[in-house]
Amino acid sequence: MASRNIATRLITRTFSSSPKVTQKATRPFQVAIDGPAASGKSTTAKMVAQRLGFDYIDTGAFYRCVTLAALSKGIDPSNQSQASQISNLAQSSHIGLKTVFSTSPSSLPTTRVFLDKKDVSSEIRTGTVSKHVSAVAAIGPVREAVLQKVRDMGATSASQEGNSGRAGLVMDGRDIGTVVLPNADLKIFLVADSRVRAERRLQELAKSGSKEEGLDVETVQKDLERRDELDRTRKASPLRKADDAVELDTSHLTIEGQVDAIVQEVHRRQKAASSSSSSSQ
Ligand SMILES: Nc1ncnc2c1ncn2[C@@H]1O[C@H](COP(=O)(O)OP(=O)(O)O)[C@@H](O)[C@H]1O
Ligand SMILES: Nc1ccn([C@H]2C[C@H](O)[C@@H](COP(=O)(O)OP(=O)(O)O)O2)c(=O)n1
Repeated sequence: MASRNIATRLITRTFSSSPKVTQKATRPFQVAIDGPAASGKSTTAKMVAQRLGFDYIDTGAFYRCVTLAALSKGIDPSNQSQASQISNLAQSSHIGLKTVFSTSPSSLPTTRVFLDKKDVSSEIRTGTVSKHVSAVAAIGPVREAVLQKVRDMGATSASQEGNSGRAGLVMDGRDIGTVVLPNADLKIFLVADSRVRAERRLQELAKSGSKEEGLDVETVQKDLERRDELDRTRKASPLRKADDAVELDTSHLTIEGQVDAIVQEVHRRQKAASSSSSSSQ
């Protein structure tokens, strides 16, 4: 990113999952982005955050870190008798995110993910972690532990408002609008045709050099659909569109198009909120 534009100023925001902070009375503008796998959530969320000068939290990274921690200890996430061991790991693991924003609006920000201080950004995106992550995310106590860590991180963001000048927060996942940020100022539910999502995911794997030999679009599509089904039908905070969320189908949109649509909606709501607060004074 920096090498493409020498004049580009990098803005780094680091989060830790175990901060000691107090939530401020006034909170930053919150954008919740949910949706099925590979619908474009994290790409869109990061770019929206960059355009608006907001913070960004990728909650899927937390479930991926817990899955990686379990697999590294030889625990099989598909074996239900291992659920309490995985829950203990979810509680004891330290998860950190570091997002590097750029002042060039078209450059994609990058998020580094740390598990117990080790950079696991690539390891958490492997096929093995992706295969098991939905089973891990379905374990109730794992969700409780992650929810606490995510809320702590969100509170850190709120407490830094004013110091960092970042006046808002964008969070993406599966239960952001329904559970994590139920009072978010804007809730987006991103969807896209599963074939389109599979093609995009395959392209992304090929670009990053992590595409496994022989992996084809049908296999990726089936895996995405299997994970969506698990995420939608689990008991603990399943993937669903919040009643007050705006659905955005990205199948025929460009990344810039979907980012523009959300940024414009944030501006519209901020304007409406400030005119209603000034008329009530
Ligand atoms: N409108 C779009 N057109 C083309 N590619 C897209 C679009 N939206 C997202 N992508 C690409 O699709 C892939 C999956 O997006 P990602 O943001 O990782 O999804 P999610 O966070 O929902 O899993 C990424 O490679 C991203 O660049
Ligand atoms: N808030 C969240 C975020 C992710 N999850 C689960 C659901 C997904 O299968 C995994 C991984 O999420 P992630 O967003 O990284 O996955 P994709 O990039 O969409 O494939 O975690 C969740 O249950 N709740």
